[in-house]
Amino acid sequence: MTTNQTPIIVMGVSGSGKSTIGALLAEKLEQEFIDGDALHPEENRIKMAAGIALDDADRTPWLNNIGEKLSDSNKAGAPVIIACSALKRSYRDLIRSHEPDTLFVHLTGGKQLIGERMAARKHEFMPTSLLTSQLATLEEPSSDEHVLLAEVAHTPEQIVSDLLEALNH
Ligand SMILES: Nc1ncnc2c1ncn2[C@@H]1O[C@H](COP(=O)(O)OP(=O)(O)OP(=O)(O)O)[C@@H](O)[C@H]1O
Ligand SMILES: O=C(O)[C@H](O)[C@@H](O)[C@H](O)[C@H](O)CO
Repeated sequence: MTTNQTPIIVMGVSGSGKSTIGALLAEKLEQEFIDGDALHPEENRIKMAAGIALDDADRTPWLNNIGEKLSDSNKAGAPVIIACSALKRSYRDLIRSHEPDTLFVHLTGGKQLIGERMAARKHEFMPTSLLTSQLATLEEPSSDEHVLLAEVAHTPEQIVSDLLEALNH
């Protein structure tokens, strides 16, 4: 179904399932999926691979790039879905300054489960040790933000089916 397409950020800490859920949701909504990991400048990847958390200055160009992609795709009539941690309110505000219609899907869950999933997977640059900083940095979206919540303990199929229902698909 191609109606009701909207620009979407699938957000949450590292290992919460942004790439997994984003790709599956995009397939169902017939929208293009972009993994925000692929948009990080090389310096950011090197920093994270060394176990050093990014700071606001590191993330700003990356968030601007993501916001522009959402806005350009929406203007072109084919809004994309992007996986992006978007941990702080100010980061989401920056994305919204590019594309005010952005819907945020927040994948929420406990540290133990997410840590176990991170330890069990292979990632190009993100070490499990950065999960503590990711959780400390996270500012949960508040009710005035355009956000849907999803619980990471559910299966990807269940999460996406609930999201489709919330989006009236
Ligand atoms: N709902 C789920 N149920 C079970 N396993 C899941 C679920 N979501 C993701 N996973 C698994 O957990 C791991 C982390 O998922 P994924 O890589 O999608 O997270 P991410 O948020 O994109 O991580 P990062 O931001 O660090 O790239 C993967 O091995 C994935 O297969
Ligand atoms: O804002 C950040 O600290 C980063 O975006 C991280 O969240 C990683 O990119 C991602 O989680 C690893 O894939």
